[in-house]
Amino acid sequence: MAAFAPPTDGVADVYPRNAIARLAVAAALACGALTLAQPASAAGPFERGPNPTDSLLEASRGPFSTSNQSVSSLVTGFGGGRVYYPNDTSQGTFGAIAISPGYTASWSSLSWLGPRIASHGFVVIGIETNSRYDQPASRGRQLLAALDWLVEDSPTAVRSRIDPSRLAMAGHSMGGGGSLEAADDRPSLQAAVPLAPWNLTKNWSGVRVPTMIIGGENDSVASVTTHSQPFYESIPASSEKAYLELNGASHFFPQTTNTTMAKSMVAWLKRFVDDDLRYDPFLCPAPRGTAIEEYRDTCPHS
Ligand SMILES: CCCC(=O)Oc1ccc([N+](=O)[O-])cc1
Repeated sequence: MAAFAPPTDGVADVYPRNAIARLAVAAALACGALTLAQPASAAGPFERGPNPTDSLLEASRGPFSTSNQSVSSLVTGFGGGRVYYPNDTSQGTFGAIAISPGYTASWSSLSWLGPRIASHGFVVIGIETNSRYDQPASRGRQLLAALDWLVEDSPTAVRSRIDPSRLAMAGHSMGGGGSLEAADDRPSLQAAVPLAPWNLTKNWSGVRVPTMIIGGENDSVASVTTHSQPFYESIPASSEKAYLELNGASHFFPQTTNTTMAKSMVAWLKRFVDDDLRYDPFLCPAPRGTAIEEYRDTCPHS
């Protein structure tokens, strides 16, 4: 059996998780029937930053220093906001994510997320909505308008840093419901992260975008049993998805610094926006800890 053991020199990542399939790959490699097109240890083209660790993902900032600029309310399709971006221009472009606040709230309610996510190598736009009373479908359209503005009309310092093929969105409450609407409308998006999402629509069987839903166990505005859980279960198993339920958290957990939420959110964005397999171990096997009430997933990710 030793001859069929997965190698330990960096190519172990090419092995399927299924034990029989692993043996088949090992045997094919050993007898020359299969060759690796490239060393499996080669970095993916969108990997940015150092190898991730627990402490890197749990720190208040990632490895990139960032700048930010106000976005005028005179833009088309959304209400302006603030854009955050890594200062580094030496590693190529970055993915971009638009984030919407919830009902009656402004971006300031989530603003800790701007520099936190940007410092891991993303351009982040935190939006103001056209009206504080906009419903999820409108918030979804505004998230897409913000991504279009980033790619097409933002200042050169922002636009030049963005890879237009690697876009994502997130939002809190009705903004999270809006991020589901946007994922449903634009399957070319690479990732969605609804936070305590609220939506009257419970069926998201059309969503193909890799989606991580984060809910709070004690949410009394968008209870996980009537919102996050049915949303998650309605997304087909053929789509990449995860459900993270935070132990004892209320509806308002995204409004203050939350290490468990940020760690999983960044790992999801890195894995699916940057196709960075170094972050897979932070998603599969499921993260555990006292802050986590429950985790559901589609591991292993294909
Ligand atoms: C920060 C506000 C988060 C949010 O959107 O909360 C709400 C969600 C839904 C309703 N509602 O249906 O009335 C109210 C608040």
